[in-house]
Amino acid sequence: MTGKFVWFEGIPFPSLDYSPEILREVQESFLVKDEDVLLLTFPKSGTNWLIETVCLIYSKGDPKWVQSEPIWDRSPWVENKYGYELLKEKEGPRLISSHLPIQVFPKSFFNSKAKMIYLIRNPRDVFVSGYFFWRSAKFVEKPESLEEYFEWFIRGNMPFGSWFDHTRGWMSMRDKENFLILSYEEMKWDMRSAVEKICQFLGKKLEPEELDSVLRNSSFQAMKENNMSNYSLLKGLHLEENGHLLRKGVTGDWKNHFTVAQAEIFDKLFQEKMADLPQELFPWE
Ligand SMILES: Nc1ncnc2c1ncn2[C@@H]1O[C@H](COP(=O)(O)O)[C@@H](OP(=O)(O)O)[C@H]1O
Ligand SMILES: CCc1ccc(OS(=O)(=O)O)cc1
Repeated sequence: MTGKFVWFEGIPFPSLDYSPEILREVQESFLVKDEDVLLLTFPKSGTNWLIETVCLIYSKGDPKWVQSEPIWDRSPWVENKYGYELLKEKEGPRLISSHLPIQVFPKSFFNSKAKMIYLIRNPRDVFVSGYFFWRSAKFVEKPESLEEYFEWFIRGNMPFGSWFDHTRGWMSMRDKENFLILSYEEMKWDMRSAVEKICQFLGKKLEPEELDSVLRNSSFQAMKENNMSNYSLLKGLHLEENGHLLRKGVTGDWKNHFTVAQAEIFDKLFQEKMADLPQELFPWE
């Protein structure tokens, strides 16, 4: 992996709207407010699903908001210029999205009471999802083959760096009361309970019919059909015509793509890097 990335503190970022100057300013000067809610993920972990769900919780299941405003305006990315400028102007409690590793995150967060949801996903599925997405994106270097991308992934030479470092870094916050760890897998296996968990964490109460509407409007099919959430607005400019954010939306697709050798290498690496963390954090293992 060589070109088409912006480097900051040893981490490669997409070339679209990211710069070392903005990243430094975000880290040093962005003011996180106590009433903000932060949605943090490694790319391709289900970020947009989480954002859509939280927006729907905020609107009590009413789909008007998610169907009328692009997802990156509802919960802007703090780390790119577009999102950073939007956030600085936003009044009141904000939803803020980020893929930043902990060591480059805005320093003000660590002295605030702002709530953060960290969404994790089986890294094998993150890998497969990323392979197809980055191949269709115009703002990163495209991996030539799954084999090449496998090398990038296990070395952490890819957008936002190493999944292992990202996850280990943020997991160090797991005992804080303003930090919730959620997994893509628990959302897939029991979305009702996952929404209830998010509501409890955010101090939100939904009536049964409001909860039903959150579930309906955050489903894979509903999001795939929602042009404000499915990234179709980026087609042509930032995504190739065949690019999809909502590809399959399942758990375990990695089994259709990994060779036996790759699966073994990955298992070994996961053990090496994550063995000292409680295994309950990783419900797919
Ligand atoms: N409502 C939904 N239900 C299930 N999966 C969803 C979803 N919305 C997005 N996803 C999945 O989340 C992944 C994208 O993650 P991110 O938002 O972090 O970029 C894609 O995974 P796949 O490529 O495995 O299908 C996409 O299909
Ligand atoms: C809108 C710009 C943007 C930001 C982040 C992206 O990556 S991901 O889909 O969250 O993995 C893509 C596009």
